[in-house]
Amino acid sequence: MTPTFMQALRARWQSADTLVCVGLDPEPAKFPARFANDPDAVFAFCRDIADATAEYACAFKPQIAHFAALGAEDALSRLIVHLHAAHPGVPVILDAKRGDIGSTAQRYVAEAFERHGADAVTVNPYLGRDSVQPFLDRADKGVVILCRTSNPGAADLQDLPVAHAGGTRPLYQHVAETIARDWNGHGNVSLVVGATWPEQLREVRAIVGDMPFLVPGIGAQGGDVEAVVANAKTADGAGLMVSSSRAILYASSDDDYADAAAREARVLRDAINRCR
Ligand SMILES: O=C(O)c1cc(=O)[nH]c(=O)n1[C@@H]1O[C@H](COP(=O)(O)O)[C@@H](O)[C@H]1O
Repeated sequence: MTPTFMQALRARWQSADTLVCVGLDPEPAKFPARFANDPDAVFAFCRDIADATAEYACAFKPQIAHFAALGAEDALSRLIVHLHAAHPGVPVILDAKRGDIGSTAQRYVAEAFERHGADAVTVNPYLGRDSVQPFLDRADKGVVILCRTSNPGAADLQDLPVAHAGGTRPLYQHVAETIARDWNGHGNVSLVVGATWPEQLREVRAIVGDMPFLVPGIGAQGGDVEAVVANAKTADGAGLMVSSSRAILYASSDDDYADAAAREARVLRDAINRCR
């Protein structure tokens, strides 16, 4: 039987001894010159990076806007087919941050899992439970829900105080607790918490127990690996998909781009493993 996303992720953490998630955010302007006249550059570049970094990856995370803005959704689908064929133990998270009324959410489910063949998808919870339910119902797939995002404006709304135990707490903590308690009946949920917020990582970990975290914000956004691992790892020293895109993808703009990406991914894996 095909493993679920969660089973695949846990198996990969174990067998490859890595918590690195390789983000695939193609920006043709940053590609090496050799791709200048390649009509299939988006696919070819991402494939080369993925093949070079797979041994250090617990997951791949293609970001959908980076394909859709180029009219390259077909390249995204073919890339995911390639990832599954060439690296069968490495689950693929489609970063699409979807969220809409139920009938539209159903179509987003079909987009992520039928059209693109992803194993998991990122979802925005702010339309409420019914907007996420079609994703949650897919027990075989992963649902990676935004909790405390990595960007500078994360606090604008996610930190607004909401009533709790006679006082208040920030909204993201309410989101974390609600999802862990009520939305995770199939055990297929993970949370996004930014690497740029070590204190919030610690707080969310205390609320949700061993639920996996997708942690973007390492590398280009400046998150600190040691603080992330110390504050967010689970009791068994895992529980994390520490995601990096640009720092790996564009480590070199010369012909050694794939080797440079592999080196970055290995250095990140080793830095994480030293702190586990
Ligand atoms: O869901 C995400 O992946 C995500 C959530 C978040 O809070 N912050 C965040 O940066 N991301 C994504 O993670 C990637 C980060 O890219 P780098 O900063 O280049 O590593 C981008 O694709 C973002 O869209």
